[in-house]
Amino acid sequence: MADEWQDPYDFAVEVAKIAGKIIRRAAEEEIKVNTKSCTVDLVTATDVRVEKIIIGAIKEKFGEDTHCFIGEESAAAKGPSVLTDKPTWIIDPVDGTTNFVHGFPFVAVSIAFAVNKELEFGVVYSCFEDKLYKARKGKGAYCDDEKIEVSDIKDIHKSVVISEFGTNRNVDVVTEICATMKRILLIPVHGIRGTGTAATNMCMVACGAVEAFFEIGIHCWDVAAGAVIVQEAGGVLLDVDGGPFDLMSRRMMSANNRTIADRVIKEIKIFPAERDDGK
Ligand SMILES: O=P([O-])([O-])O[C@@H]1[C@@H](O)[C@H](O)[C@@H](O)[C@H](O)[C@@H]1O
Ligand SMILES: [Mg+2]
Repeated sequence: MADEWQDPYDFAVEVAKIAGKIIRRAAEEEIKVNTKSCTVDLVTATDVRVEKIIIGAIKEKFGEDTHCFIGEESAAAKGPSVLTDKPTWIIDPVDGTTNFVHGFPFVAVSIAFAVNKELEFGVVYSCFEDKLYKARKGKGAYCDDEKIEVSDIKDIHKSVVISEFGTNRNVDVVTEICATMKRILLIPVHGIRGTGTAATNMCMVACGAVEAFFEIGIHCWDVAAGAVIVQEAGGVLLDVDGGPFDLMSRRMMSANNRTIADRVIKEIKIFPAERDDGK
């Protein structure tokens, strides 16, 4: 049987690199900053423009109405992002927008593709590092065509954990996030890191640079591509309460193995985040 998703996969790699080039060029010009859900949830004309270019290129290649789209910048205007069984592209055109605005060089184009609500492939292009991470379901994970695998560390005391503070500035939420980070540090772990982009954080798990990345408050477009890359690199994906990973839940735990995941989960104080699909 013809491999019907190879063509969209190859195209996702191609268009991610084109998008990354546009982002690099835009970073050399003055960046006009707007805000979305709050004063620190930033968006720029580049976010919107790159998403339009990616979706336009996909429609031109595969047909105007062949596929569905969930994109970070168009989602806001459409209300809840409902994932159906139809072939769906899940796109974050500029993951790490705050980094892009500040010139902090971790900005990723994240493109995932799901069919029957199953993620088929994920592509994450870290455009200032010029590193392209990719994975197709059942076919392994790669960084610039070199196979990548999660680390084999099982001892939490020898681990590095990634998490992010996100954009929620509610004092109770910030207090919980900081308390969780403190509990993890005091295990102790070797360190806590964060690149400022969920997609890149997940690629750090996938290539064995860190042992776990979790966050409450991310969106489906932040983590869909990274989820395939982590899984295909031999990692685990869970809810932050240890249950099954739920792409639309706005919370996620990714780790090199279940032992590390469960140990970090013990320290996470969960706070509510409205689901992407509004359910
Ligand atoms: O908004 P964006 O740069 O595409 O996505 C970012 C996420 O990748 C990151 O994990 C989160 O901590 C940030 O608050 C922001 O949401
Ligand atoms: Mg994002």
